[in-house]
Amino acid sequence: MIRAHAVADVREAEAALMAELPPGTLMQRAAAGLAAVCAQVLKGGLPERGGGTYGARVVLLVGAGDNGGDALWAGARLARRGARVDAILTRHDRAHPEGLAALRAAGGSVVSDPASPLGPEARRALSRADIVIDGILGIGGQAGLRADAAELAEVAAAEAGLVVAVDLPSGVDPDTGEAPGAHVHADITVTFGTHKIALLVDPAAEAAGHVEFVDIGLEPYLPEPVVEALEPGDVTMMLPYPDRQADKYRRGVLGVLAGSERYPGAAVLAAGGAIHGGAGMVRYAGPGAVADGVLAHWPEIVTGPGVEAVGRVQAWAVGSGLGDGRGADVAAALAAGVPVLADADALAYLPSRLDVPALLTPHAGELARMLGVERADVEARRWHHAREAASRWNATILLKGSTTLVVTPDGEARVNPTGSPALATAGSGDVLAGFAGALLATGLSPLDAGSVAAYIHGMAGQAAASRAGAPSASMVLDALPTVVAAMCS
Ligand SMILES: NC(=O)C1=CN([C@@H]2O[C@H](COP(=O)(O)OP(=O)(O)OC[C@H]3O[C@@H](n4cnc5c(N)ncnc54)[C@H](O)[C@@H]3O)[C@@H](O)[C@H]2O)[C@@H](O)CC1
Ligand SMILES: [K+]
Repeated sequence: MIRAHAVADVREAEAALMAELPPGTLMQRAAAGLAAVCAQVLKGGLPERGGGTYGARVVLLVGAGDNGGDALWAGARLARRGARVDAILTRHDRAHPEGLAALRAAGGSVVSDPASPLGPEARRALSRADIVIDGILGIGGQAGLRADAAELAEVAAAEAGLVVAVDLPSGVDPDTGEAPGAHVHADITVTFGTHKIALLVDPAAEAAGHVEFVDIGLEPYLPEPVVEALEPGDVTMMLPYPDRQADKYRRGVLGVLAGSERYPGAAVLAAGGAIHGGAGMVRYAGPGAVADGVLAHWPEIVTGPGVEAVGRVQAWAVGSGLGDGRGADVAAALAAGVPVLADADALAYLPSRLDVPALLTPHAGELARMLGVERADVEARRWHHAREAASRWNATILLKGSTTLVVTPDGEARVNPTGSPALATAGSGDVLAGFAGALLATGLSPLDAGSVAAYIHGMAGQAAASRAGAPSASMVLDALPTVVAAMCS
């Protein structure tokens, strides 16, 4: 499990660890890890120069705090390995003094001037840089860079080679993943001790690029994480199949209430998501013509005209392509007393609070409608709004999007590390709903069902995209069993 903590937790853990170590040890561990990642990137990344640290041009963006200290010490290490290292200080009076002395002793220089960080020499250095190390702000920063730092970040993005952020991209909010003002857009972020929440939650996570973790020994001092992301081993452990004693009830019987005469394909895709995801059995409730279409695709399915008519199930997946005027059907599924996944059109028919274990799967537009806010506000504050909805409806919210977020009414949160832009295709959400519903039917909690389904669905999207470029939802559905099988083995 990738674990992310709040700044206060990191500070407390750092204080406890630092009390046991000689002064400066943690910063040296951080700087060594940062320099190692930069050296690795230089070794592999710049063939036109032959690769390697010797002769590479490195520019440090150095703020007023310890984040800048990390950058300076890492710069000193790279300078000792033959890199040309230039530092741009946002505040000449407050740059980390020992770090600055170390950089100078190693042959590095300062190319900013005290009145304005971005003079001609600094601009020239940025335009030639192979790597820019962003040490403007770390966990002590407020979201939104001040004007001079914002200009630095902008020029670095426009002119320089690779941007490597120290701990987190400067200017994002470390604790929420929000990025309301100017901030750095990094290619790589090297983070220390634990992931920061901003490295997992969008839009900040997107600004972090690829994240490299450097262990500085904090683990024993950290409390439970605030946000997590599954790793492959977690998914394998949680997936309920295969089981040698499996029968259809143990593997889970899912009721599917989805599709309509207007959107018959949604029923096929949602039912397919359940079947390809490994459901023991699927019972489909819906009008005759739609049910016939479902049966034509999935002869193993049992159908009935309505929720009460289909028989015993262990969970319901309701809503994908259901259309208007289906409130009574949704209410019947919610009254069955089993866990429910509610997607798409069903989200408009929810009671004010749910009293069965529930997983709601809106995209940003649907969550905005549920909460009566603007879609752009949901996109800007994804975690905030997902938490708000989870608490209001007493349900786990799976907020779809660039990085899917799953939040429980108790505030537990997971982000999904897999996925592909290819999943932004009509019907892809129907497949996810059926699959996550099947996992609910096997007895997984809404948090586990939602996060495991999102993980595997994301991998299926990647697999389909690698074959077809811009795959359809049916192709994602086709890729699902192979990914499930691979995760089970
Ligand atoms: N505390 C520790 O034990 C360790 C800390 N480390 C590094 O230290 C960092 C935290 O250092 P600090 O607590 O000094 O904080 P920062 O380095 O994040 O800097 C905070 C300072 O930046 C200025 N500032 C705040 N918001 C700003 C804004 N929006 N625009 C411009 N300037 C702004 C303020 O003057 C503030 O004092 C971590 O992120 C990490 O990189 C690492 O060396 C590992 C060990
Ligand atoms: K930074």
